[in-house]
Amino acid sequence: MVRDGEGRGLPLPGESDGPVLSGEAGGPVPPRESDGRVTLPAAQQPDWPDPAGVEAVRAELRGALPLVIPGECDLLTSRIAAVARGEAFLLQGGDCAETFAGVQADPVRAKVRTLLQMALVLTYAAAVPVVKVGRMAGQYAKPRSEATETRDGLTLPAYRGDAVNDVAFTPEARALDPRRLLRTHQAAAATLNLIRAFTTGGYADLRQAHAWNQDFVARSPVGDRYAELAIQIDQALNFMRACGIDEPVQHAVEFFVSHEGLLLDYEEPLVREDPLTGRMYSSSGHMLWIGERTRQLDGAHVEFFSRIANPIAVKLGPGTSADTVLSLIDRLDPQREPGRLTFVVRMGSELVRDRLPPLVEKAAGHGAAVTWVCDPMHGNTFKAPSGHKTRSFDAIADEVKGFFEVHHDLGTHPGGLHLEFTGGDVTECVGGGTDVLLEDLADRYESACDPRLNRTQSLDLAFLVAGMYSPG
Ligand SMILES: O=C[C@H](O)[C@H](O)COP(=O)(O)O
Ligand SMILES: C=C(OP(=O)(O)O)C(=O)O
Repeated sequence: MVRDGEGRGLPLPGESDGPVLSGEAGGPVPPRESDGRVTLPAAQQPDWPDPAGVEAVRAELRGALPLVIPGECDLLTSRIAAVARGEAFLLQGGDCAETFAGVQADPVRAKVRTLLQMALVLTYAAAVPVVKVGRMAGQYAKPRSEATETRDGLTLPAYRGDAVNDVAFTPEARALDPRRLLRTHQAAAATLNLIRAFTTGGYADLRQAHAWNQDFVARSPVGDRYAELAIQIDQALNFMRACGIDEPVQHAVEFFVSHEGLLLDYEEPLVREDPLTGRMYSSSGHMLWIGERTRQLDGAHVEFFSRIANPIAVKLGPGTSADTVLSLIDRLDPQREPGRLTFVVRMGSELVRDRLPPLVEKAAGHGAAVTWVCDPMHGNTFKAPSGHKTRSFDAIADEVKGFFEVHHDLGTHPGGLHLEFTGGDVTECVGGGTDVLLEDLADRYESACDPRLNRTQSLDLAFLVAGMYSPG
């Protein structure tokens, strides 16, 4: 047994899931200090140079305004419960790594717009309600494979997200600075404010579906296809109005935000008690997930997540055993609350058909209404000859296809998609409608970390998935 800060006994499962679960990118995982916070070993935490500075930041965050409130989190739990029942589809996506420089109206609007367009395609073409969750307003921290990066003989700390250091390759930029956690809170608040404005202030009105496409339709086949769909939606709305169904248009959309709950010096001080129920909630985002590199059963992240009442997710790579899945269910969803726990599967297109079935089968037999979501990005990364990290659209589409096939064969519900995309016209993933080639990657490779689908590729994928949902 290991004891946490409150003296509770925690089981040590004794199972290892493979190479990524060691104390990667930082050597042995250090235990955390005992002041009421989680004291178990925490992987992937920055080795802050100034402990007193971290304490001051934590104290400030303890007094910071919540970004989200419990009622919103509970609403999302109920929406995800519908996904688990097979009545809706979860669409979660956004940047790999948000940046402070990206806190501006245009890029935020473009990401919201891409997600809304994808959701519209799925809702209309596959006739399934879509729960919309941005990887936004909090996705500022990255787990890394290596603790350092070397270029031309110079070795510096790896970039760990704007919450920790800056991506520029200079000693000053790469220095770990805990005060960035405060900027993270401000950046998340400003982004969320914009998202709330875009999604409730008329921009997300279904009558705007054409406008979302304006700069797009002229130059891509998928844009044309989307334009056709928008015309059909208009016709359907006009028909309903003519039938006397008043105000059939939804003027606002429900939109939630999520991020990886990686940095415990940020997440722990932002937990707030719901005065109505006494339950503890993360106030840093509606939904948080545990990454593939930090889901150790005896680690701090699983313990931290077990204490918050938000809807949560765990990433599962190809090395995950069915026993680990069952232990995660017992630790994170002991009440078997529908909508509470989502598994985001990122196995790679070559392994998903082989590795996923036993996990889904065992979980189904374990009495939990978990939601299964496909992340077709993280298992399909490779290095291009130019040195860029990239992903192929075909492999991404094939992993989604494999995910759907597995669920179809088992009679379970393929609950959703978790994607890295952006609203811009980047060249980071190869293939897809506009056919980005390996030689094109350098043109507009703007990601601070991993390659994202551009807007065309995202919409292409949405049409493909709509076809998988309602074949024929
Ligand atoms: O987004 C995920 C991880 O942070 C990323 O894949 C790690 O990348 P690395 O292997 O380059 O560190
Ligand atoms: C790091 C990520 O993924 P994973 O934990 O699946 O590697 C991510 O989604 O940003």
